[in-house]
Amino acid sequence: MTDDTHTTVEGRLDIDHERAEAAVRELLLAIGEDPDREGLRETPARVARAYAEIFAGLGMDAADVLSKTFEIDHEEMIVVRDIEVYSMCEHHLVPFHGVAHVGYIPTKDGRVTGLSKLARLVDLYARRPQVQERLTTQIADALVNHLGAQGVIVVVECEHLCMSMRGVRKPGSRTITSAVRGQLRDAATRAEAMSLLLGGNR
Ligand SMILES: Nc1nc2c(ncn2[C@@H]2O[C@H](COP(=O)(O)OP(=O)(O)OP(=O)(O)O)[C@@H](O)[C@H]2O)c(=O)[nH]1
Ligand SMILES: [Zn+2]
Repeated sequence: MTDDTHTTVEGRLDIDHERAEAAVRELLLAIGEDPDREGLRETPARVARAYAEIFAGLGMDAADVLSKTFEIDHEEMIVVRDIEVYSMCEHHLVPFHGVAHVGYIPTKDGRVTGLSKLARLVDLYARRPQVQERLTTQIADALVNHLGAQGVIVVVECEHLCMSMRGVRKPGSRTITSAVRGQLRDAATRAEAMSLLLGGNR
């Protein structure tokens, strides 16, 4: 990522549209399509705009998302479950999607972040070329490094379309990854966190 790359207020990454459009046109030619036929004429521009949106996380900084905190009289774990994840597998550039569950223990001085910021954080790392393991650890590390959470647990469950619509073709299989940091590494605390995270209805 270059320093001058950033995401606009509309949630799009500033990309080199001309280059992206030329690349999409080339791909269409490579598969034997006619990029000048009516239905495809605007496709390179549409794909470039879509990519700018899908990869907007590359231009966002977790420190900004977690910069606003507030004090609250709550020292126990806070969990947000079932945060929708849409990401792009960096190997095949096809989507993987599912949910993330994020739990954390507030900072030593009792500071928390807004609940929506946890979902924004998931989005920030999901909207990049990714692998699920890195997505999971990046979310956990950001909560430790930028918020100062005393403990973090992140569980991500996704279906990878590169395993469903191509390749091994196993639709419906889900990959589960987790990351635990700080106080949640303790076995008893982690077991409690897991039951909160995964809920009783599973
Ligand atoms: N660990 C991990 N692997 C992933 C993720 N997304 C996709 N993959 C895997 O990345 C691997 C890439 O394997 P390669 O052998 O280089 O590529 P390929 O020939 O297209 O592999 P197949 O998908 O088996 O056809 C595949 O096994 C994918 O299932 C992810 O988030 N984490
Ligand atoms: Zn893939």
